[in-house]
Amino acid sequence: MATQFSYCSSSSTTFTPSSFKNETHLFSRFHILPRKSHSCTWISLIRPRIRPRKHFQLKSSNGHPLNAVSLQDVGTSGVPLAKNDMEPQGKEESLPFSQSENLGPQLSITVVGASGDLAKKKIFPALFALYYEDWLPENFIVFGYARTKMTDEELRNMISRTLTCRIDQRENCEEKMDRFLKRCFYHSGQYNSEEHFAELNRKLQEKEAGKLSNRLFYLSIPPNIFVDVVKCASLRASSTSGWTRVIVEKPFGRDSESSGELTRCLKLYLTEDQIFRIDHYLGKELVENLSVLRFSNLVFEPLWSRNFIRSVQLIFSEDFGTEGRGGYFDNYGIIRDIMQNHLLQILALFAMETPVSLDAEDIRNEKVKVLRSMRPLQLDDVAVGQYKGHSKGGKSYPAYIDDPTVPNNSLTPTFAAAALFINNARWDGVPFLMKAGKALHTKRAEIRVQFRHVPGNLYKRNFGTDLDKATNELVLRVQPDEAIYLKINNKVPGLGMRLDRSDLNLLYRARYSREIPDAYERLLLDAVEGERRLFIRSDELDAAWALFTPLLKELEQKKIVPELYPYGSRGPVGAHYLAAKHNVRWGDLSGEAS
Ligand SMILES: NC(=O)C1=CN([C@@H]2O[C@H](COP(=O)(O)OP(=O)(O)OC[C@H]3O[C@@H](n4cnc5c(N)ncnc54)[C@H](OP(=O)(O)O)[C@@H]3O)[C@@H](O)[C@H]2O)C=CC1
Ligand SMILES: O=C1O[C@H](COP(=O)(O)O)[C@@H](O)[C@H](O)[C@H]1O
Repeated sequence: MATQFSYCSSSSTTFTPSSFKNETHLFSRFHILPRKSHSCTWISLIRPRIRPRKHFQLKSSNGHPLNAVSLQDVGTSGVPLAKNDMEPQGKEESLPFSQSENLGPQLSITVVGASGDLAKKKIFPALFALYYEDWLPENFIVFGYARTKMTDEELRNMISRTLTCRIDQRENCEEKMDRFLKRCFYHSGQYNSEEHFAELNRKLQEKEAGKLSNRLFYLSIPPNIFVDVVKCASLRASSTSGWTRVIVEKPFGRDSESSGELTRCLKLYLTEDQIFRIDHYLGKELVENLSVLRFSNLVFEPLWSRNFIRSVQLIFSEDFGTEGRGGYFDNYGIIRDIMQNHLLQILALFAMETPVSLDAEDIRNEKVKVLRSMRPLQLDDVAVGQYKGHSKGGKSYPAYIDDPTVPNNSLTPTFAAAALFINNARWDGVPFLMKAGKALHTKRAEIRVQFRHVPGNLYKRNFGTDLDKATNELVLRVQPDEAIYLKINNKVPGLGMRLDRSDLNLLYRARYSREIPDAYERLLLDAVEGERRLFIRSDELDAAWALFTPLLKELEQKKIVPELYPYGSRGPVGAHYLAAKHNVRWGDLSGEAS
C-alpha cells in the first residue's frame, strides 16, 4: 500500500522565501537570452562580441522586453558589468573558455540527482542539444550533484557514454561535445547537508569568478528529498547577484493533502516565481501546437464546443511495462503517473477559453478556470486494469507483479480509462475520455476530437446504418511520428457515387526537414528565460488534485481490483464499456493507417 512521507523535516521551522533571491530582484532582469524574437520588440542592448552568437538577445525574465535600467553598474553597452568581466580568465581548469566568451552574466545549472536515470536519459542530452544549437548563454557551467562519488572526469565520461540525442549525427558533434564537457563539473554530497551545499556554493563561486550569476537547480531526485534539497540549496547555494530558480520534477504529491504540504514546504524557501514545476508533456511539439491550431485558424475555434464536438479523447499508451521503475510506480499508479498531470494538462489547454494574451499568467488563469469547472471523478467514471504475463511468438512477457520491486498482491492500476466532464457553457455534456496504459500493443500519445454527425446528412445511405463511420475526426498525434490530420468524407473518383474516408494530413516528417527538439530542451530553455507558460502554477496543481483525489482514495479504500489484461494487448474491455456508456467509441481502435 501507499507509503506516506512528510516533505518538511521540520514543519515548525520558519524560513522566509527571502533566503533565495527574489525573482523580481532588479539584477535578475538583466541576462542575455538566447531566444529568437517571437512577437515582442527587443531592446538592443547587446554589446559587440568578438564571436557573436546568432540567437542572443536581451530580455527580462518574464519574457517581456526590457524597459528598466538595473541599479547595478552597467557598461557602455548597457549590459551589467561584473567585477571580473573584462579581466583575463584565470587557470585553464577554472573556466576553459576563451576571453571572448567571458562577457555577460553567468548561468550555473546544477543537476541534483545527476547519477540518476532521468539526468542521463534526458537532462544532460537536452543541455548538450541546447549548447550545440547555441541556445545557451555564452557563460554557462553545469554541475552534477548526487551522493555517488565521482570526479569531474567520471561525470564527463558518464555524460558522453549515455548521451544519445538528436544531435548525434550532426557536423562537429564530437568537437562540440568536448567543449560542452569541459563546462561540466561534479560535486558529491548528501541531499540534506547544508555543509555539502555550502561546498557546492564555493565551487560554483570559483567558476563564476565574481560575475553576475544566475543559478538554476534541476531536482532530478525522488520526491521525498525535494524539500531537503531546496532548503540546503536556498540557504547555502542560492545566487547572491542574479536569480535562482528551481525546476521540480513530478510527482508533486500523491493527493491534494500531500501536494498542498509539498507546496507549503517549498514555499518556506522559495517564492512561487522561483518554482518551475515541470510536466514534460507541455514541452512536446504537438502540445505546443494545440493552441496555435485553435487560436490562429479561423476554421477550428468556431467548432470548438459542445455544439459540434461529440467527444474528446486523450490517449497515452506504452508498449513496455514498468521495467526498472516498479518501486516508484507501485506507490503512484497510472492515474497519478500520466492522467492527473500529462493528460489533464493537455485537456486544460484544449478546453480553456481564449486567454487575454500569450502571457504565462493569462494562459495559466484560463487553465485553472477550466480545471475548476470540472466535476471530480467518481468510481463510475473509470475502468482500471493491470497487465498480466503473456507469451507470444515464443517470447514471454512478465506480469506487473513479476517486477521484483512490486508486491505480489499489488492492486496498483497500470491502465486506466476515465470520463471527465466540464460543467461550463462551452462543454456541458461532452465526455472527455482519457485512456492511459503500460504494456499495451503500441507506443502512442494522441488527442482525438470526434465531431457530431452531420444533421440530415444527404449521403447517409452511403454509410449504411453506421453513421459513426461518417463523423469527422481531428487527430493530433503527439508521438510517435508527429502529425495533425482531419478525417473527412469524399467521393471516390468515377462515375458512381461511392463515398470514402480520407485524411487531410499534416505529417511533420514530410512537411519539415528539421528534427523536432525534445520536450526537455524547450522546458530547460524556458526555465532559463523565466518563461513560465509551460510550467504548472500551484493553483493549477491544487485544481488538478481536487479532481482526482476522491477517486484515488475510493480506489484505495475499497481495494478495487483492476481487470487483468495481457502484456501487449489493447487493454481491458472495461475501457470499451466506459466509452459505450457515453455513447462513443475509442478512435484509436479503428485500425487506421495514418
Ligand atoms: N526516469 C524517468 O523517466 C522520469 C523520472 N521522473 C522524475 O524525475 C525524478 C528523478 O527520476 P530518476 O532519475 O528516474 O530517479 P532515480 O531513482 O534514478 O534517482 C535519481 C538519483 O537520486 C538518488 N536517489 C535515488 N533514490 C534515493 C533515495 N531513496 N534517497 C536519496 N537519494 C536517492 C540517486 O543518486 P545518488 O545515490 O548518487 O545520490 C539517483 O541516482 C523523480 O522525481 C521521478 O519521479 C519524471 C518523469 C520521467
Ligand atoms: O512522466 C512519465 O512519462 C513517461 C513517458 O514519457 P514519454 O515522453 O516517453 O512519452 C512514462 O514512461 C513515465 O512512466 C512517466 O513517469
